[in-house]
Formats: sequence, C-alpha cells, structure tokens
Amino acid sequence: MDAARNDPGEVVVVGAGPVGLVTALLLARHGVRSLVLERHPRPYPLPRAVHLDDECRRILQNVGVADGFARISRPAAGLRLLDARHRTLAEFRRSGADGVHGHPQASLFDQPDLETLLLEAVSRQPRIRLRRGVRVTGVDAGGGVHWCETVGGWPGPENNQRTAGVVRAAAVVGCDGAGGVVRQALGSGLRRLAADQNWFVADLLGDPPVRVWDGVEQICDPARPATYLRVGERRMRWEFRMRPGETVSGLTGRLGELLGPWLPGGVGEREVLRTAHYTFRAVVARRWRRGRVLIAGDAAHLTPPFIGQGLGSGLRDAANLSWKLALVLHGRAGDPLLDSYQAEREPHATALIRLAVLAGAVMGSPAANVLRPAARAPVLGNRLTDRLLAGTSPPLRSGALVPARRPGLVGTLFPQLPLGSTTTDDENRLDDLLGPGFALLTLRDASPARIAGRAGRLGARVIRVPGSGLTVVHRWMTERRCEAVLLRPDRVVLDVT
Ligand SMILES: O=C(O)CCc1cccc(O)c1
Repeated sequence: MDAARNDPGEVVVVGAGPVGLVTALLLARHGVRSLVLERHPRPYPLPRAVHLDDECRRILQNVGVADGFARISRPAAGLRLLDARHRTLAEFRRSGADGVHGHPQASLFDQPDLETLLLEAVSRQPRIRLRRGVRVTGVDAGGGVHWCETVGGWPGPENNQRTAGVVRAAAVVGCDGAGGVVRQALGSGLRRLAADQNWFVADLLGDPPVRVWDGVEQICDPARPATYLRVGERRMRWEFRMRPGETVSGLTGRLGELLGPWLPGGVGEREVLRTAHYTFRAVVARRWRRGRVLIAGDAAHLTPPFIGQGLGSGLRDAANLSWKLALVLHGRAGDPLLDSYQAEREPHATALIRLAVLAGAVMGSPAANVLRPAARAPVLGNRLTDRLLAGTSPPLRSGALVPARRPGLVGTLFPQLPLGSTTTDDENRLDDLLGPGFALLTLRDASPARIAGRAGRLGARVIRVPGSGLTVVHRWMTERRCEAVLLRPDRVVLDVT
C-alpha cells in the first residue's frame, strides 16, 4: 500500500485545554496526527472545572488517564438543594462505587491537575505535536490556519509578536473557548437559552467545613443563591449570585460573612486562592462546522455550572467527533458523516444546559420550598433522582446514525459492565477490551446475518460474550432480549438485534 496516500494528514487543534488535549489524544488513538496550538505559554494554574460524571470518566479512560484521574479526584456524594437556612429540600445521591459505566457517578477534581495528567499523556504520544505561545489569528476556507508566535508572557499586542505563518491542516478543530477565533471563522452566531447571570466565585485551601454530608450543596435562596462544594481534601469552592452594584472587591471584603454559614469561625488560616467574577451564560453556537473546520467545547456551547456539566459536554464533543473525523480523513467515510456531529451533539448539550438553567431557576426561586416533601419521601426523592440522573445524559436523538425506527437501546451509551466476571474488575474494563474501533458484542458464535454483515463492513471487532447468564454483560443483554449489539467507537449503540 502507498503509505503517503494513506496518511490522513495533520489536524490542527486550536487550544490546549482539556477538550483540545482529549481531542488530540482521541485522534491519535484513531491513527490521526495533530498539531495543538495554544496561545498561553504555560498551563493556566487557576481552578476552573471541578466535576465530571462517570460517562466522561470513560472518555478519560480511553485516552489512558483513568488511573491518574482516580488519584487526583474524589467521588462526590451527590447534590443537595438546601433552603436559605441550610435545611435539606431535596437530595440527589450519587454512588461512589463503580456503577454501570465502571466509575463513580460524580467525581470532583481541580482542573490544573487534570491538565497536568493530559499533558503527560500528550508528551508520550508521538502523533501529537504541541506548540505553546502560538496565537491562531484566522482560519481560511482552504484549511489554512494563520498563526503568530508571541514572545515571553501572555499573548498580547501585535508588537509582542515574533513570527507569523500559515500551516495547512487536513482539518481544524477549534477548542479555543468562548471567544475563540475558530467559531468566528465559521461565521457562527450564538443561540441564547437564558439570560446571563453575574456570580462571585471564591476558591479556598485549608480545613473544610465540618459537615457530615460530603456532596455539592446548592442554596435555594432568592436573596442570595449559592453553591458550595469540597473539590479536594483541603480545596473548597463557593459561588454566590451577585446583586446589582456588587463588585468582586466588595464581596471579597465580605468573604467571612458570606462563608459564615459554613465557617462560623471565619476564613481563619485558610488561603484564599482566588476570588473572581464569572458571567454564567447559557448559549449554543448555531453552526459547528464548515467543511472540515469544526468547533468543540466552550467554543460551541456555554452552560451555567449548576449541574457540573460544562467540561463534560466538551469531552463528549471530543468523543463524538474524533472517530468520525478519523474515518473521513482515512478515506473510509465521506464528509457528510461530519454532519452527524452537530446533529447529535447540539441537542444533547442543549438538554444539559436547559437542566442547568432549571437548577439555577430553582435556586433563585421562592417556590423551591415545594421540593421539601421530596426530601421527606425517599421513594419520591429516589424517583426524582433517577429521572434527573437519567436525564443528565439523554440518548442521542434520531439522525443519520440513530434511525428513528429503532428507538430503545440505539443511540444510548452502552454501559461499561464487567465482561469477564460478575464483579467489577479494573483489569477487565469493557472499553479497554473492545479497543478503539467498532465492536460487535454477541451472545452466540454466529450473529444474525444483517448485523454481522454491517459489523463486517465497518471492520468491527467481534467479541463473543462469555458465560451463560453468569457474566454481567451477558445478563444485561439477555434481560433486554439482545442477541448482538453493534457499538460505535464512542461506545454508543449503533445497532441491536
Ligand atoms: O451531579 C452531581 O452530583 C454534582 C453536580 C455538580 C457538580 C459540580 C458543581 C455543581 O454546581 C454541581
């Protein structure tokens, strides 16, 4: 075979935040080289994202940092809505044990730790080149990425510029955040789902409040909605909605008063890592792709943080896009496959943003008290939990890859259940056994011709599920009357029989 003709070329990933790095790592897993261009000369040291769910931990697993992430994160007990006097209104429990996706349902961490892990993985990956201190200034229709290199500190005015050039890319993925240049190059406007809100955020290091409950607390107080969570052993985050006229310096001066319900003795010896003003936005880009120029993460959508799904939506973009882009660049699928990226991801991201907006509205509404009976009635509380948990990551809507006539399992993320034993076994995680491509899980030696043929055309790895009802996957499939399940590389069910 002609090696040059099979080279899928190099993708330029703009932005070396977690979404950009995971995109590059997943592309590498699918045999595609990338050049990651990052304007900041060094990783950004301050806290930002703090939460990922179990589905997103599978994505981290697939880029080889599962164990590292387990070391830098801690499972959270769930989410509680409290009233202004900190009495529980409702509780949504998360299991700290490995659940259906093989990981704890909610994990808290500090973003710089995650970036360090991902950067180490990138440095081990020969298919990725990372260049820092390079600002992308434009993307042209022919896939030319225009850049300039900046000298010294943070990218600044033009006189800081040393060299400039154009690099030709097989495709461009803009993971360059809310104000990124790639979305501008697409000419994409933003669809606003709710009004902006001003919030004050404080990150502290030191002794955490003495609390029995160890999950995320959302204070439903129309006068001052707030969030508290313990990110790490000694790392805490508070968020407070700002009132008109309030400033960061003013609220920083009143930190002891604001934190009083949690820290009655005041801030004391604790270190205030930073205080900041955040504008919480709920927006989705109208256009995610033009040709082979695409956007992902905050460049494509922004959410208020009230259900902790901002970074997760970006990682889901990376997981959805990377295998499709790889198939197209390897010449195994046509460009229309890329249409399914926005078609699948936009409704999913939008659903999570709407859920976050709803949570924020509850926190700011005097009507939140109607939830109190849910806290008293565990059955209702659990039902609500199940509803909200299930709703956290809805199945993909019908589209090119999820035909409307096959609802049910098709379009859902297949669980990561133990394949080889009845108990969870880290050595035998399903995704690791399935590898990066399509996979057919089958209960019999020979699958029905239709699905076997489809799997064959896609080059799927065929895995005969061992055990007769004894292994967890076998039981799961039998209970749902599936003989064979065809999985996409992102482990979404493509077909079932
Ligand atoms: O889903 C959960 O259990 C946690 C949700 C969460 C995480 C981080 C911040 C936040 O406001 C909510």
